[in-house]
Amino acid sequence: MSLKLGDVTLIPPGAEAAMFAPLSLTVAPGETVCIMGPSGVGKSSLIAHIGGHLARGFRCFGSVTLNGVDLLALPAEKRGVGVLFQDAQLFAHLSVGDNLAFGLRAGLRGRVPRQRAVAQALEQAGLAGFEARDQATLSGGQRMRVALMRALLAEPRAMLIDEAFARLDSGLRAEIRGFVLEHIGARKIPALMVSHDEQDALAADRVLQLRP
Ligand SMILES: Nc1ncnc2c1ncn2[C@@H]1O[C@H](COP(=O)(O)OP(=O)(O)OP(=O)(O)O)[C@@H](O)[C@H]1O
Repeated sequence: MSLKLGDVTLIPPGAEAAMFAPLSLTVAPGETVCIMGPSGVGKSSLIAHIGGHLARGFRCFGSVTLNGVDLLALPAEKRGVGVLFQDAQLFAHLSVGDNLAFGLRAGLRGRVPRQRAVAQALEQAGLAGFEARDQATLSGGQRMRVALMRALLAEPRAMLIDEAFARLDSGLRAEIRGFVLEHIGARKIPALMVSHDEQDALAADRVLQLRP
């Protein structure tokens, strides 16, 4: 699976000019490209455009394809793109196990396959036995690991990471970044990672600097 951007540019609502020059990029299977650039240049908007959650009113140009499929023609839930935000955005009313199960594809929704998939994901996240825990009782790093596992259980064909490690302290940050990139790389998923952090950039395969 390759994620391909062709001459992508965006104009925010009410603005006259595009935020960044037309951007063409191919992210190979298992490759992580770090997107950097000054505040307001459009990094989060670019991620939202690809993920299908960009606010209304933007004018969008260029193409976004995933293994040749036109993503822009599909609603967000059909794009097969996983997203990790700064906040893990776990569902407050669901247990850790139910948060994970939310991502499961239809074929795994029977009780036994579901329990097995959730238990395996928790094991991989170093959180074995956490099924019934209230998500509010988790640490920041644990929450991010659950968020990644929930995204991966949906079997995404591409991952978008928007400042997902920014709120973690530096030691934990390196650990969680390593965890996330290792799992994405092992599954050969192409990933775009927005960050202001040099250590994130060093951990990526390539860095793309957006300029206004
Ligand atoms: N819903 C919206 N309506 C109007 N303008 C918007 C909207 N969302 C974003 N913008 C504008 O688009 C521009 C890019 O915002 P965006 O959040 O993508 O930047 P960024 O590069 O991710 O910045 P940061 O590093 O500060 O997070 C900004 O000028 C912002 O004001």
